[in-house]
Amino acid sequence: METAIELKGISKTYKGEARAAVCDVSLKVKRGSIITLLGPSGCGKTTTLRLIAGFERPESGEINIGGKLMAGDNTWVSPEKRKIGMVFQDYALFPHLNVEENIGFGYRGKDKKQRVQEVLEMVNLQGFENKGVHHLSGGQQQRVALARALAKRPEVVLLDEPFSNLDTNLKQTMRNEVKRILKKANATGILVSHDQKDALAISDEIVVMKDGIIQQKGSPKKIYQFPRNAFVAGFVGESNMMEGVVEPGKRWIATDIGRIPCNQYHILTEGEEVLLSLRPSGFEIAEEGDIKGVVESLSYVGEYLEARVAVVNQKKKKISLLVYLHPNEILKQGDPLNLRVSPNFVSVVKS
Ligand SMILES: Nc1ncnc2c1ncn2[C@@H]1O[C@H](COP(=O)(O)OP(=O)(O)OP(=O)(O)O)[C@@H](O)[C@H]1O
Repeated sequence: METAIELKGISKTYKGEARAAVCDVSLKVKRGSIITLLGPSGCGKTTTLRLIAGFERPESGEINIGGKLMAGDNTWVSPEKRKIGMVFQDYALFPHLNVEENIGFGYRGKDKKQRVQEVLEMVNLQGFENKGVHHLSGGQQQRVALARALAKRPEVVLLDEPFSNLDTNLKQTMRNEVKRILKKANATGILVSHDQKDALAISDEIVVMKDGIIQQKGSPKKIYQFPRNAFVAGFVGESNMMEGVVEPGKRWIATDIGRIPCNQYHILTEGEEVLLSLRPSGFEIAEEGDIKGVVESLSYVGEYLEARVAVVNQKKKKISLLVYLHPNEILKQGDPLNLRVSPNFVSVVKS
């Protein structure tokens, strides 16, 4: 698979700051894929996006776009020459121009009229050519911004917090829409988000960042099921953290709540002490379940039943597990239950 973007050991420290905003970041993005830079405020995701766009200069490292060096020791390519399409958080549309003029703005090709029609079709806004952008809904404005970014057939589209201005329902629709449009245009997309739901729903790959450093890169499923460290386990979804010791045979971990199955035997050593992340969605009620508990509290969330379960089959200390159960389960506070956890939701993490 061809690489659309490659960052090699990129670092950036803002003037007057002691700490690097982005620290030795290396990343390869496949052509046609959608990746999300995900992390809390200040983790360096926007700076990474700005470095790719050419709005900031790295102190060290290389940036390649479409196989061409954009920033490196003796090389600097200015933003307008980078074949980048940008979608800004507030869409940055020109209020005095109509939809067609906004999309065609800055397009130099002779086929402008035709290209504007092509991208209008991609974003499902045919017939809106002459509308003023202030008459459009938030979702429609975002489509215009995306169409403008795609018009110039960029190597990559950068989207800065694209869903943060939309309400919950529209957000869901636009996540699917943006994904559909980027895929249809065969574009490579790099998003910045602090919202794990956005990242899980739209991305082929997620890059989790903290303090300017990449913590983990992988498919949404991999990141969710097998977080590599405690930060990723806590930031992307919720997690029960549990210490344990690897049993002989390396398929089970002995913990305070019982024996926990684990598929990551290839990275384990018998007798080793490990920290586990157990995802709440990995549990199910089972008659033969090893984990014996009592329901402490319940809250019905619609898609699932969120339960706190006090584990009773251990003596050392009180342990309370967060567990997502099927919303059809009929349970009340104080009910005893046995739980089993699937190894697909058990991950060995670094603390
Ligand atoms: N122009 C600037 N001058 C000085 N420091 C900056 C500047 N821009 C960002 N920083 C600092 O660099 C670090 C990374 O910021 P960055 O904006 O990249 O993070 P972020 O993850 O995108 O955060 P947010 O979600 O809040 O935008 C932070 O500590 C921030 O305070």
